[in-house]
Amino acid sequence: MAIEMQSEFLQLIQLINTSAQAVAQGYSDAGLPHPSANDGAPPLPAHFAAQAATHQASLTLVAACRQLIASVMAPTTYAMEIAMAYHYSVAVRAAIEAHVVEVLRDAGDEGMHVNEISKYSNINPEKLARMLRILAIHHIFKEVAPDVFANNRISLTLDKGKDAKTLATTNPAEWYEGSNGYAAIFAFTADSGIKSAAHIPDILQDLEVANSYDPMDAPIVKGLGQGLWTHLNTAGNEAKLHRFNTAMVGSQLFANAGDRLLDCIGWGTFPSGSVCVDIGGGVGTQAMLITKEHPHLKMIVQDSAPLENQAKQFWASVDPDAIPSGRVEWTIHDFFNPQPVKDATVYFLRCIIHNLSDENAGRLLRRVRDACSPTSKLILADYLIPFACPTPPDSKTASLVNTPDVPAPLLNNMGKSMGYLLDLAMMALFNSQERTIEHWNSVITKAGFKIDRIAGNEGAFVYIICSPS
Ligand SMILES: C[S@@+](CC[C@H](N)C(=O)[O-])C[C@H]1O[C@@H](n2cnc3c(N)ncnc32)[C@H](O)[C@@H]1O
Repeated sequence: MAIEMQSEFLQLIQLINTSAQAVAQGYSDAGLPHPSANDGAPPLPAHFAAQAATHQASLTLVAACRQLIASVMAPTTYAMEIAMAYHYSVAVRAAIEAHVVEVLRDAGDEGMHVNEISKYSNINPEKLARMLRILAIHHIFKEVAPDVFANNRISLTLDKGKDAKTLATTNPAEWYEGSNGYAAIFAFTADSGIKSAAHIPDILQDLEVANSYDPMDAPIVKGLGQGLWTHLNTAGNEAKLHRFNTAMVGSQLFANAGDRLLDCIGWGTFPSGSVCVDIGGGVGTQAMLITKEHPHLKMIVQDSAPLENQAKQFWASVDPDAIPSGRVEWTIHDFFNPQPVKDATVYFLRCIIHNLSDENAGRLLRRVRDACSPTSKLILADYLIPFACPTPPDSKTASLVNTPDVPAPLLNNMGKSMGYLLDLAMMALFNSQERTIEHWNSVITKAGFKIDRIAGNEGAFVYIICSPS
């Protein structure tokens, strides 16, 4: 028995048992039923609280289940399913663009036949059923009777927040407007993302560009014929630009419980009137979250000219007083040019450095450094990527990193894949990347800053708080 207990297989089963019990207990303690993918009701605040309370146990459970699946599946089947995973992506986008979740909203657990669902788009019902079926076998939608589909807990995240009849007759540029942005980020990924990523292996083997980090050598240029920003800002691509900007609202999903923007920076400690510059801030989704809770700050959002109209509409709908009162400014600024706002309290860059090669990140950060006062803070928000093996204990930067305990035999990253998926998305879209702690430290120190602290755990979406060195 002692020998058997040491097998990886039995260790995994034990971890699954203990962590599943902890999750079940957490939900019971909150007076909630145990979580089920088949639940067709939108989650309540109590569900989010239970999810947060059982976060660590859920991570362990998911990591152990994934490792057990990899252990027991036939290796060729496992590898082939990974090789064909792009079809899940395709099916998600097809379902979003056929407005399926919105059509099913009132159908309840009985669901609706695909012939009815398909009336809200041009999609052939037989083909749509096959898209929905592959999602259903991955617990997104339920097939409750042959060709009859219903929403479940996960399909509900695809909701664009409008009714299906309106969506069916609305210009696609408006589909995602005012939504939580999840459908927008899923559809962007399953469109421009997949069309770019398909070219990664060709570029890796192409001797002319294999060692380049120039954005014009990124796989997207093979896929779409242009870099992402040029593509989005080209006449005729307005629907894609709107979808991308709303996708950035949805990128809030990168933040884990406990790592949230508002909890871990200490915005409330900055004196009234402190200037915070959100560089490459999009329409201003992060600034909106900050100003809502900390109206004593002056937020300046900087981005490029084609976003201006959508930004004005955004602020007029979410916080009509923000711009007229001067509490928020939305301005056009190319971040490679000298930073016009000097001596700000905070320069905030979220999902910006991961779009840039080290060279271009350095160019941008030196512009920020030139504008800093000795007390200015630079806050970078992006993933902090761990190796799949434990971080070497002699690493110079190890003390900067919060590394949660990982029970054997799980991987160092607890089976989490989001940061690594985004890393390759950055390779596909920009010839850039997510970074490990050594890599972050190198980029930051070369630009004349030092890391004060990192809010969030290695492997998560983190906030790197820096001072001028
Ligand atoms: C990935 S998005 C992040 C948006 C925002 N920071 C967020 O997290 O929601 C990158 C943003 O950088 C902007 N951008 C790209 N190149 C830029 C440049 N040279 N100057 C200013 N903004 C730029 C894009 O328009 C886009 O809004």
